[in-house]
Amino acid sequence: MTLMAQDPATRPAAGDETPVVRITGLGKAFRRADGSVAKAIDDVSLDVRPGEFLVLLGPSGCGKTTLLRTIAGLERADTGSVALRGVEVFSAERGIDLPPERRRLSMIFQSYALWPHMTAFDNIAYPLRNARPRPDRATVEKRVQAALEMVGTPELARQYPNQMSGGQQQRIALARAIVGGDDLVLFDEPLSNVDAKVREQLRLELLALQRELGFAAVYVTHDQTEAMELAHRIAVMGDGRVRQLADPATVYRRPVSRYVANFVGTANELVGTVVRHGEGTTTLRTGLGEVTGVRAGLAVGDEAVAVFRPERTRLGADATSGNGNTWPAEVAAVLFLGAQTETVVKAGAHSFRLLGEHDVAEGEQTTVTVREADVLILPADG
Ligand SMILES: Nc1ncnc2c1ncn2[C@@H]1O[C@H](COP(=O)(O)OP(=O)(O)OP(=O)(O)O)[C@@H](O)[C@H]1O
Repeated sequence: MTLMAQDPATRPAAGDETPVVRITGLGKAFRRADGSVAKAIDDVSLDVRPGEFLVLLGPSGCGKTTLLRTIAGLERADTGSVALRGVEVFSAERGIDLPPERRRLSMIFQSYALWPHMTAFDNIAYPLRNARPRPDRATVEKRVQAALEMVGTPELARQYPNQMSGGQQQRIALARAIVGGDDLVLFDEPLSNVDAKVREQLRLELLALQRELGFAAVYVTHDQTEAMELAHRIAVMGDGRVRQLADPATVYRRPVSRYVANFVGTANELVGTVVRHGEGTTTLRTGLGEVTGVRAGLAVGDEAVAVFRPERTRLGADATSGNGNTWPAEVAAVLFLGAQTETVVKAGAHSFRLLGEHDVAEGEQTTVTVREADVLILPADG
């Protein structure tokens, strides 16, 4: 494969761990048309390491796009600072605000944002032809061809955007983003306009490309599967704040809050009150009786929630004996999802979801069980 060498000036030196992006205490509020104030980002601090794929994940309106745009210089924050490669490009306090074109990064949008009057080749060549110093013609030609090959569409060089599918346009936008060899690429929901099959394919290609070229990526999405698949680390956002920043497995297995547990994956929940702590365990009293899970830093009497994942929740026959977390239940639904089957059971007033093969039918009486080690006890609020 042709090497898409990063400019030596932008490539991190071996062993250089200066964050590509360092955000400190960033805040941004918008005044809405009705006069109310929306805190789009609220005291956000985070680092992106060289070569890291960081995903900003969260529901609509949580501030992901605003955060991305402040990194790019397209939005001006009210407080805090942004440093790129150790150099401050924005500081509310010091009155620094470098324009986007001086921040040495590329950005890919949800709408492909290609120039409609330019061919794929010219679209990709655009950042090179506008670079200072401007590379010579032969270099531009070579780099554009290499970028086209990298995204798997060399045959599209002479096509105009309106002659391409959505997926193809996004490939060209990706080629345009990597052609300059920037060590930082920002993505704003780039795959949300393409259909599910193409999205899956592009996701895998993007992953391979990022790992090969080694640029740092900040990627906005509300799709948790996408986040899990792409990210080295995920910043789960809610109400303008980073609610948890960790690798995908930690965010999924050890969410720090009820909010994160519910946003990343499906969570079965039982709300209750802490009644005691045991050796490495915490027990709640709930509407279904007692439930015991991994010890939490909560006090007896605190309101709490027991959270457990569908694939860790079992039915009667495969239940572990000697465990207090067992409740009589009725099978409410068996849903065939293709690769797996989801079973919904009702225990008292509660519904739980289970994933895996369970040989049961709707209406059947059974028991539902979850091991203590698979139950997280989290504060009820947040
Ligand atoms: N230009 C603006 N004027 C007023 N309010 C804005 C503006 N831009 C964003 N907001 C508000 O700031 C908050 C965060 O918006 P933002 O677009 O960053 O969220 P998001 O997480 O990217 O959402 P989505 O996934 O829907 O794009 C929202 O409440 C939004 O209404």
